[in-house]
Formats: sequence, structure tokens, C-alpha cells
Amino acid sequence: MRYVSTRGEAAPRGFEDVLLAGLAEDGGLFLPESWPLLSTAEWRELRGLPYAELSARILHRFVGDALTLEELRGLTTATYSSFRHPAVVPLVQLGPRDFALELFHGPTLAFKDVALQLLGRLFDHVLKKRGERITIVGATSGDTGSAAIEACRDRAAVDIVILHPEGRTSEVQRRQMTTVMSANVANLAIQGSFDDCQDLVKAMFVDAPFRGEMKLAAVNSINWARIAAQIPYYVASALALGAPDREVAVSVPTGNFGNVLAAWAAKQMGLPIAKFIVASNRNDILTRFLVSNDMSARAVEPSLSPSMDIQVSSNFERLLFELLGRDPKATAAQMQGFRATGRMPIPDAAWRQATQHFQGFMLDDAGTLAEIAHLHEAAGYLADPHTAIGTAAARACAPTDPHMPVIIAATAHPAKFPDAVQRATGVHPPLPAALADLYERPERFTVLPNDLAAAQGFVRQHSRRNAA
Ligand SMILES: Cc1ncc(COP(=O)(O)O)c(C=O)c1O
Ligand SMILES: N[C@@H](CCOP(=O)(O)O)C(=O)O
Repeated sequence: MRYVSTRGEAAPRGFEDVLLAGLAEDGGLFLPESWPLLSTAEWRELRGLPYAELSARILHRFVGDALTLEELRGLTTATYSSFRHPAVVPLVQLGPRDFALELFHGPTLAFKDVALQLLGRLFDHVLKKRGERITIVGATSGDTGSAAIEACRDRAAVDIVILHPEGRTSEVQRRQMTTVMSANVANLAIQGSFDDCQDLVKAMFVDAPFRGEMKLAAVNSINWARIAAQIPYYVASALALGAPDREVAVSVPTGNFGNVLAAWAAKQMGLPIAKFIVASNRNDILTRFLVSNDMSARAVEPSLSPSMDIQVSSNFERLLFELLGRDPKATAAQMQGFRATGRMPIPDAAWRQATQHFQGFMLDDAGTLAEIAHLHEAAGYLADPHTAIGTAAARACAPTDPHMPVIIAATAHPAKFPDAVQRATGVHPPLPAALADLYERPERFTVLPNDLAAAQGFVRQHSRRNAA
């Protein structure tokens, strides 16, 4: 299995290199040279397997000879045995056709754990084999950061620096990052938005001397391994609801477009997903694109679903590459135009193709609170604000076939956003026992302006101190 960059200037390479590279040197994102396709019989064989086994078998299609199936199985078994639910990613029926796919039973209570707990182990496996060390630099709007820190803390060959937008995460999210005192972990609160944090991270990756000096690696979904490790839960849930003999739809609360892209990747592998519902909060650039081909960035506005307070969705580039017939020059030109002007007029044929599969939906804060209250009253279900946007979207954009199930990605535990949940329902969701004293733990983080040189200086200092 070889991977190509969406911008075509970086040399194709294998899984191990893609895992360690994160962003391609040309600023593009890696995608498989061709999609591994499973036959109907092969999908049926995966039905009913324990999640760790299913996940190893799907991922094996993407790793080539970098890891044997046996090695992968060892890593997925260790990863998913630590999750709080025996099914790892259970389905909960919310209505006649609506199913919440609960992805928040890992250590930091968000869907990011499913991929990042595995990624931490994959990094270790590959770094040990190569005798190398890396510096991870990541951007977070709240959840990726804590999941990455939890996955990488105290790992001997890894230093990690996470950038979050100062004051724009929930308190639980911030504390989950800043209370980790491991020497290899550092947190930067950037005076700006998530988009600013993500821009800083990408700028570090395209600064070739800095990237080489620091041996930079990525934990954001610019790293293909993140997307790959999110595909198995769509497979498991679709198979449980009748695939490959029945089509399903998915509704995914969306920010950086990674999670819904993983579902779309499953479709490229032959899984019958008929519809992709892209659910956003008032930062609705993707909805505006899908409704009227208006891909124009606006200032990021804070919302009750802070993890989706994003205007520049990194992974859209992967979809764009496919929509443009895998033309790297056209993709690079579009992305450069977007960077320069904040607008990206997509050719009409490509936009129409996107709208055949994807439908956008936007819900503001008032609607989010109403939906959390509705779910609580109607189904006795306590949803976090991100998940609630997904459930509202599933109803608003329900597939025309009344028998087609809709899988709604339940992306975070309600206890990560207790204020919004309490406002909507009167119920204060408690943190699980392992995090019960989170508010008493001391915090450690550094505040910096939105400035590349300052951020790079911090990363260099953190990494040198630990490498010494
Ligand atoms: C709780 C939650 N829901 C939804 C999203 C959006 O996911 P994605 O960026 O993969 O679209 C995020 C962050 O990315 C998140 O943390
Ligand atoms: N919502 C994310 C933003 C980063 O997304 P990623 O998929 O690139 O990791 C977060 O919670 O940090």
C-alpha cells in the first residue's frame, strides 16, 4: 500500500513513513494510491467479530507490510481492552431508525480516543524498530489535545506539544490537557482561534529545516493513520445494522471533516453508506458549501459545541482531491487560492458530485439546547452538544427510504460539557471515577500570542530539554 499527496509534489511512500510524516512536505495530505475494496463475502465475514479483531483486519488493508496482522491484532487488543464499554463503540437506539454510535468510552471521553489510543502504540512500535524519537505538535479545539496527550504521555521516544485556543475550550477539556504533569507533555494556550492553532502547526510542518530538526510528527487528522483508525467503527456499526445487505446513512457532527471522511473512506472500500449528513454549529462553512457552493471562511464564532468551532476544515482537501478526479495540480491551486482569499469556488460538476452524497445541516446554540432537552425527554438520552447537533441533523436530513438506518456519531461524553447539558436538562452529568478529582488537580500551560517564531521557540525548548 502506497500513499500519495493531494498536492502531488511529495514522493509516494508507505504506511510507516506516512504515520511519521503527518503532513506531506508539499503541504498536502496523504491518501492511499488506490482504495482497498472488499467483496460482499468479505464484509459478511467481518460481522460479529470483537471490535479489536475487526479493527485489526480493516487496518491491515492500509498498513501494507509495515505490520503483520498478528502485530496489529496485538496493538488493537491492548488498545481497546482499556475502554470502559465491552463493545468499545456500542450502538444505542434513539428512535425507529436513529442509532447513536457511542464513540466516547475511551479515557478522555471523546471519539478521538478510538484512533489516538492506537496511534500512541503505533508510534511506539515503529520508533522502537527504527531507534528514532519524534516531537509531536498538534492543534486542538478541545478533544484531540487531551486524547493525544493521554495516548503519548510518558512514552520514551515521544515529546508532545499541544496548541489550544486560549479560553475557547470547555473547562473540563482544558483541565484534561493542562493537569497532565508528565515531563514529555507541554501545553500552549494560543491567543487566537483553533484555525490559528492549526495554521501554526501546518506552518511548522512546511518549514523543512525546523521539521527535520525536531523530527515533527502529527496527531491531528492531517495524519492519515488517524483517519484509517476511525474507519472500523463505521464498519462495525453498519454491519450490525444489516450491511452489506442493507444500505445505511451516517450523520456526523463535523469540524475538521476527519470523522465524516473516515465514513466516506469506508464507502470507497465498498461499505454501502448511501448518505453522509454533515452537521455543523454556527461555524457552518461546510453546510454553506453543500447548500450553495459557498466555501468562504468567516471569523470563528464561539459556540456551545467548541470542538466544532472551526472554519478551515483540513480534511476537506482529501475529498476535494477526489472530487477533482485526483488531480494534484488542480487541488493545490484550489487550496492556495483559498489560503490567499478565504474563498474556494469549486467547479460546478465537482460540487454537484459532492451534493449527491453529502448533505449539510447547521444548528445554532438555541437549537442545540432544545435538541439536548428533546433527546432527554423523548428517549431518556443525555447527549453532549456535538452529538445533539448530529441527532437533529439526522432528523432534518433523514434519507427518503424510511427503512434506512441512520448511524449518528456520538462524539463526546455529556460530562465534558456539563454546563450546556445542565442548562438544557437540569441534569449535571458526573465525570467518570478516573476524572472525579479533575477540578482539584494543578494546571500547567504557557500562554503565547499567535506567532510562529514564538511557538517554534517553545517547541524547540521543550523537545531539547527532554532529548538531553
Ligand atoms: C466532540 C467532537 N465532535 C465533533 C468533532 C468534529 O470532528 P471532525 O473534526 O473529525 O469533523 C470534534 C473535533 O474534531 C469533537 O471533538
Ligand atoms: N475538534 C478537534 C479539532 C482537531 O481535529 P483533528 O481531527 O484534526 O484532530 C479537537 O477537538 O481538537
